[in-house]
Amino acid sequence: MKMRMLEEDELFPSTPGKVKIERVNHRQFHRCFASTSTMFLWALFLVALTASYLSFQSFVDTSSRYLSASWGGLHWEKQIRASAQPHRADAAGISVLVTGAAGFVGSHVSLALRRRGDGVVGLDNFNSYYDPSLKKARKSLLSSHGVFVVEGDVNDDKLLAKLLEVVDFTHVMHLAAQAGVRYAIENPASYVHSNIAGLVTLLEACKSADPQPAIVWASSSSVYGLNEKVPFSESDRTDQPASLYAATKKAGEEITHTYNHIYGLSITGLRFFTVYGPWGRPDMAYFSFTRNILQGKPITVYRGKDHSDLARDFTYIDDIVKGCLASLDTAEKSTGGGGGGGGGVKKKGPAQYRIFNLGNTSPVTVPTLVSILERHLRMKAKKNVVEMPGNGDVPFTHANISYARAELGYKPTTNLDAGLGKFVKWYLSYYGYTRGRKNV
Ligand SMILES: O=C(O)[C@H]1O[C@H](OP(=O)(O)OP(=O)(O)OC[C@H]2O[C@@H](n3ccc(=O)[nH]c3=O)[C@H](O)[C@@H]2O)[C@H](O)[C@@H](O)[C@H]1O
Repeated sequence: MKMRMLEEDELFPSTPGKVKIERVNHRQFHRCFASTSTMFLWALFLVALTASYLSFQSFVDTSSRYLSASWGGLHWEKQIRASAQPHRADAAGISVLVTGAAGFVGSHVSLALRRRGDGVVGLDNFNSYYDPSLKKARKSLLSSHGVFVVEGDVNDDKLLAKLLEVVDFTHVMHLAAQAGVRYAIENPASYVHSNIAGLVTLLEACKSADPQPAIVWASSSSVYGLNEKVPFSESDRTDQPASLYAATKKAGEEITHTYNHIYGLSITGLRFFTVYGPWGRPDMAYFSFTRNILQGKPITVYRGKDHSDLARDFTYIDDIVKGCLASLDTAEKSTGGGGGGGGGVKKKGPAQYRIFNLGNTSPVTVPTLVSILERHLRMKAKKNVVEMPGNGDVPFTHANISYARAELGYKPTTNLDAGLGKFVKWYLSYYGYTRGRKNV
């Protein structure tokens, strides 16, 4: 029986567990011991192999992070500190971290701060929502004025913590966002990623910073959604968003309120009304219309269901920049203790919470926008007039700016005609045109 069993065992080796129970004689014990020790050595070898593989992997991960990361290191920290240093003669300079600094509004605000002697550090992820070469060109412009722009995302909590550790920023101007009303149909996740997750990551970093900076950030006129009461006032209802973009900006207003309430972060939200101007955003109507008119391509002009024209309270970039700087200048300090995060951040008292409309107060229809562009470009547009698709647009916007006027001294001075004139001049020069004809 046993012989037969051994033979069988030799032919069909048993599992180790079985060996221990069934093989009891000496020979078997030695064989068993020998095979167990061999297996032990093999196991040891495998463990060592796995451990060295894992540590090699972590070495590769760590080194590649340091090799590929565009931030970190002593030289980088030195550049950050230098850029954040105010140079104002009156010693009243502020130190501002501008997110979305390579964006349209971000680059203008950063330059304006720098020009008056404030310290500015930019942050931008240079995503490809629109031509990143335009963002790189804005970065070069900032760099030539001494503003350092870090390439990174507001969702990167370690980068934010490092920036706030290296510099005691007095303010954060948060302009990084996924913009565009209609693109939300195509890529809804990008709005949640930037406008909600990114905002929360930034607020988490700011609430834990010591000292806590005051925050000024970009909300949007789109939060008024289907509101029909004109002009739009800050106290009007904002619970009927017409697009996911609007919904994420509205969510941002609620989220910032929470951080203000719990952690004492000083918050100012700015509802921008269709901002336009030089160095603008290629996805916006005035920009893409200009491009198509110059290239002899048709443009699509939306109109309302009842054949009514759509209208926007187009606001010139320089007026918006003044509103942003006034918001920074009037922002009160945050009242949270900062340091360490978690539940340890106690506010010392209520902190400032404000929301302002920054508009122009004179809506202009889209066909009028087109005819102003035609005049400045000295070219006729090939217009395709179609009914507004139900993809997030609202029929009109119109800002009431009395609150911003009272609190910020905000007073827009550039009308659409003058502003588009400046935009067209910039566009022709930037893209190498000489009056309707491209140089290159
Ligand atoms: O105030 C805001 O908070 C928002 O302003 C801006 O959104 P909008 O006011 O929608 O600007 P924009 O796209 O230039 O369309 C202008 C008009 O042209 C019409 N429009 C547009 C495209 C087109 O092909 N045809 C057309 O008729 C269109 O129907 C509309 O009537 C920002 O993009 C947004 O990020 C956000 O900041």
